[in-house]
Order: sequence, then structure tokens, then C-alpha cells
Amino acid sequence: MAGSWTLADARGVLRSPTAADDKYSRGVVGFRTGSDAYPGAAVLGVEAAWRAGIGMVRYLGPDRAAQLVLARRPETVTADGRVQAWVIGSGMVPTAPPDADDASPGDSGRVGPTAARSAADTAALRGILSGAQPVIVDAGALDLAVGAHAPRIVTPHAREHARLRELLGLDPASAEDDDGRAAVAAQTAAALGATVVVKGAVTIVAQPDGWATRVTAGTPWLATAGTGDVLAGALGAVVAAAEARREAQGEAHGLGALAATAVWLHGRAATLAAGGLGAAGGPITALDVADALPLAVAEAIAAE
Ligand SMILES: NC(=O)C1=CN([C@@H]2O[C@H](COP(=O)(O)OP(=O)(O)OC[C@H]3O[C@@H](n4cnc5c(N)ncnc54)[C@H](OP(=O)(O)O)[C@@H]3O)[C@@H](O)[C@H]2O)[C@@H](O)CC1
Ligand SMILES: Nc1ncnc2c1ncn2[C@@H]1O[C@H](COP(=O)(O)OP(=O)(O)O)[C@@H](O)[C@H]1O
Repeated sequence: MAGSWTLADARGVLRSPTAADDKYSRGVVGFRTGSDAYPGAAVLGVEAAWRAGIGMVRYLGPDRAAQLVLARRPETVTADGRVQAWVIGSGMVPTAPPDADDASPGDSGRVGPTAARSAADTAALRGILSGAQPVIVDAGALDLAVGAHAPRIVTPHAREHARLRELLGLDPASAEDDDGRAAVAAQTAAALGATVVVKGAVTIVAQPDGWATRVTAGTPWLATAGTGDVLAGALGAVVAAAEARREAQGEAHGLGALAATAVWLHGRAATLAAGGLGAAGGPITALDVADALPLAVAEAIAAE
């Protein structure tokens, strides 16, 4: 049975910056996220990465999403360059239909901008996934994680996990109870050769070597659109910061421990945001969760 990730575990992974640090030594995270249909996912992920305490964020996505990212966070660098970790796929959809470059009607019959990956997007994402830097693979890039070689953390919700398992030739059915979900996630991780984060009220983190843990979100108010995009950004920040420390000092943590720490911060941030509205909590938005990440980080590193 997988144990639970706690404040003490998160504290063991996170570090305060020192006087010897600069923006690069604190880590650089790159984003290839968002689409004309879902530019907000790009904004949410970038915001979360900044708020989780990274040295620099690079955003390389569609023009409209880039403008919105810059409007929210002018600190963001939109030029290509070296990064220690990537976040890809949030705000994209996995497969491009034949008319991917055309707007197509949704359920309402209205014609809107497409979220489907273009061939150029797919090639860029495949390039990132064939590199050496760790990659957080979310939403519309999950299919590309199969057969890739970069160190990967994939972040499916339950339906995306079932689709991923189908791509891997595994039974898409999961389990109701958390022990069963952990066993299924471990099987996915082994087949994929990547760390798997199966999101939910209890999020399962499983490495391909069989290591697994679970992280319980402190509040169901977290179940709201865009909080998964915030999680992907927090993951990118935690992994890039750790990778920068590994390059400089040789301090190494498994991707599972880094992922569980980011999931813990995300859940704690939601609890702090919802709890600020009264003892029973209250409605929060994805940006509220990102805004509360600094408090969660400060709490975790307080007793380093
Ligand atoms: N602000 C932004 O930019 C945001 C952007 N976002 C981006 O959106 C993209 C798609 O992510 P997603 O998780 O919504 O889609 P997806 O995994 O395909 O699951 C869809 C499946 O759900 C179901 N379903 C549909 N309607 C339902 C309903 N009313 N109530 C219950 N179930 C319902 C339906 O399945 P069915 O039940 O019909 O089998 C359908 O197949 C992704 O790139 C993400 O990053 C989001 O993060 C939000 C904020
Ligand atoms: N009932 C719940 N209680 C607490 N957290 C939840 C619950 N349901 C989902 N979550 C969390 O909310 C987030 C939703 O992510 P995701 O499904 O990717 O949404 P989106 O694509 O809209 O960003 C995940 O971090 C997940 O763990």
C-alpha cells in the first residue's frame, strides 16, 4: 500500500534561495502550452510556476496566449533558451483532426478557434520529449509521452488515464478504492517508463520502479476548471528548481518525490485559499490556488 505524502516530506525536497543564488541557479522552466481555444491554460500554468518560486519562466506558445501571459506576468521571457524542465500540453487537445487548421463547431453549433495540435506543434513537442531535460506532460500532449525518452511526469485525470492506458495496450478500467488506483497507476508507470500523477481528490504518484505515494487534497473546492493547469505549472517549477540544484550541487531527488511535493503544495494552496473564506471554506478559482502557492511554499520551508 502506498503511503501518504506529508508536509515533512515536502520540506525535505524544497529549499530556500541563498545569497549565492541568481535567477539561473534557482532554475528556469519552459512552457509549450495553450492554444487559440484555450489560451487561459497557458496563463494559469505560467502564473503557478512563478508563484511556486522559480528563477525564470520561458513561454513559447501561440501569439494570443503569449500576449495574455505577458499581460498577467510581464516577468515572463518569450525568447527560446536553456531550461531545466518543460511543461507541455495544457490547453491543447491530443489529436489533430484532418481539418485541424480550420475552426469547427462545438456542441452548441458555434464556430470557435481550434485547440487541436498543428503538425508544427506536434513536431516541437516531440523535440522536447526527445531531449534530456525532465518534461511535465499534461492534457493534450499525453499521447506523445508514449515511446518518448526524456524523463517524464505525466499528469492525467481519470479519463485521460484510461485513454493513456488504451494507447499502452492496457485495460483502461481503473479501481474505485485508492489502493486499487495506486496499483493501476504503478502498472501505467512501468509500461510507460515515466512517473504518473493520476489526479483526483486523492492524487496517486507512481514511478516506473514501483515507488508510489498518495497526496490527499485538503478541500473539494479544488475541483474547478483550470486547477490542473495550475498543478502542471507548479510541477514544472518544483522540478526545474530541483534540476538546477542537481546540476550545481549534485543533490538529487526522484521525479516521484518532486511530483508529490508539487501536488502537496497545490492541495495546500487550495486549502489556504478556501480556508481564507471561513471555517467551512468557500469557492475558489484556479488563479486563487496559484495566488496561494507562495503561502504553501513558505509554510513548507519554514522549518528547514
Ligand atoms: N481556461 C482554460 O484554458 C482551461 C483549459 N483546459 C484545457 O481544456 C482541455 C480539455 O480538458 P478536459 O479535462 O476538460 O477535457 P478532456 O480530458 O477531453 O475531458 C472531457 C471529457 O469530459 C466529459 N465531460 C464533458 N463535459 C462534461 C460535463 N459537463 N460533466 C461531466 N463530464 C463532462 C466528457 O466525457 P464523457 O463523460 O462524455 O465520456 C469529455 O470527453 C485541456 O487541454 C485542458 O488543459 C481546462 O484545464 C479548463 C480550463
Ligand atoms: N473532488 C476533488 N477534491 C479535491 N481535488 C480535486 C477533486 N477533483 C479533482 N481535484 C483536483 O483538481 C484538479 C483538476 O485538474 P484537471 O482535471 O486537470 O482539471 P482542468 O483540466 O480543468 O485543469 C486536480 O489537481 C485534481 O487532483
